Amino acid sequence: MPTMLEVADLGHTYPGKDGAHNAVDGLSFTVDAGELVCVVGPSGCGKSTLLRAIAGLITPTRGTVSLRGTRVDGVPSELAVVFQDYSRSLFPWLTVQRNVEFPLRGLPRSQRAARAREALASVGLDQAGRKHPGQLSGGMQQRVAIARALAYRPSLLLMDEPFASVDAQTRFELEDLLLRVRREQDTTVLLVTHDIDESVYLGDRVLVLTKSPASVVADLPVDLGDARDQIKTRASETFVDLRAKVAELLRGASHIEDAKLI
Ligand SMILES: Nc1ncnc2c1ncn2[C@@H]1O[C@H](COP(=O)(O)OP(=O)(O)OP(=O)(O)O)[C@@H](O)[C@H]1O
Repeated sequence: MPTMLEVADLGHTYPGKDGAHNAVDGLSFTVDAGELVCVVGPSGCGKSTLLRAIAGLITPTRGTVSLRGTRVDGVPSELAVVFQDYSRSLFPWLTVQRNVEFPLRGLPRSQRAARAREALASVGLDQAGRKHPGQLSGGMQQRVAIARALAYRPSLLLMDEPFASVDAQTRFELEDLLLRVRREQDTTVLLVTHDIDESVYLGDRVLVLTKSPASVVADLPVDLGDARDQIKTRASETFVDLRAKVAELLRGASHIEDAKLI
C-alpha cells in the first residue's frame, strides 16, 4: 500500500513567558493508505500538538509532515477532522442534511445532497436529515459529525478522542460503525485516544507515545484480523496480551518483547 501520511522527525516547541516548552520531540511514523492507526499517550504528552501539525494548523519547529508525498504547509484540502466535542463542531441552526453538505460547497447542489444522504445512510441516520442537531442525542450528533467527514471523502481522516464524550454503550456502537465504514470506504484514519482498550480494538497498529515531549516509544501491529466483535475480540488472548503491552509501555516499561521498539 502507498504511504498516505509521513511524519518525519517532528518537533515542536511553544514559546512562553516562563521559557519555551518542548511539546513534541523527534516524532516519526508513517500511515499507509487504508490503514487505521491509533495513537495513545499520557495526558499532556503532545497528541493535540501532533494533530495540529498534521492538520497544518501549526508550523512545527522541526521536521516535516507529508500527505501523499506532498509536504503539509497549510491546511490540506484532502483532510477531515472529527473532534471529541460534537456539540461545538456542528452548526445548531442548520439541519443535519445541511451540516453534512457544508464542506461540499464547491459541488453542484444535487451532488452535494446525494453525497450527504449517502453518508447519513452509512451511519444509520437516513431519517434524520431534516432535524436539527439539538433534536438528536449526543451519540447521534457524533454520527452526524462522522457522516460529514465521510461525505467529504478525505484522503486522511483525523479523529481526536472522537468517542470520549458519549456513554459506554454508544461508544461501542460508534467504534463498530467506524470499523464498518472505513472498511466499506477504504478510508485512512489516524485516531487519538486515551483509552487503551479502544486503541487495540480499533487499530491496525497502535502507536504509543512517551510522556512530554512526545516521541514514538512503540509501534505495535494489532493481529486481530478485520472481523472484530466487542465481546469476543475483547476476551481473546491476543487482545488481552496487547492491551497489557500498551499499558506497560505507557507506564514506562523499558523492555517489551515483540514490540517494534523505536
Ligand atoms: N499554545 C501552547 N502554548 C504553550 N504550551 C502549549 C500550547 N499548547 C500545548 N502546550 C503544552 O504542550 C504540551 C502538550 O500539549 P498537547 O495539548 O499537545 O498534549 P495532549 O497530549 O493533547 O494533552 P491531553 O492528553 O491532555 O489532551 C503540554 O504540556 C501543554 O501544556
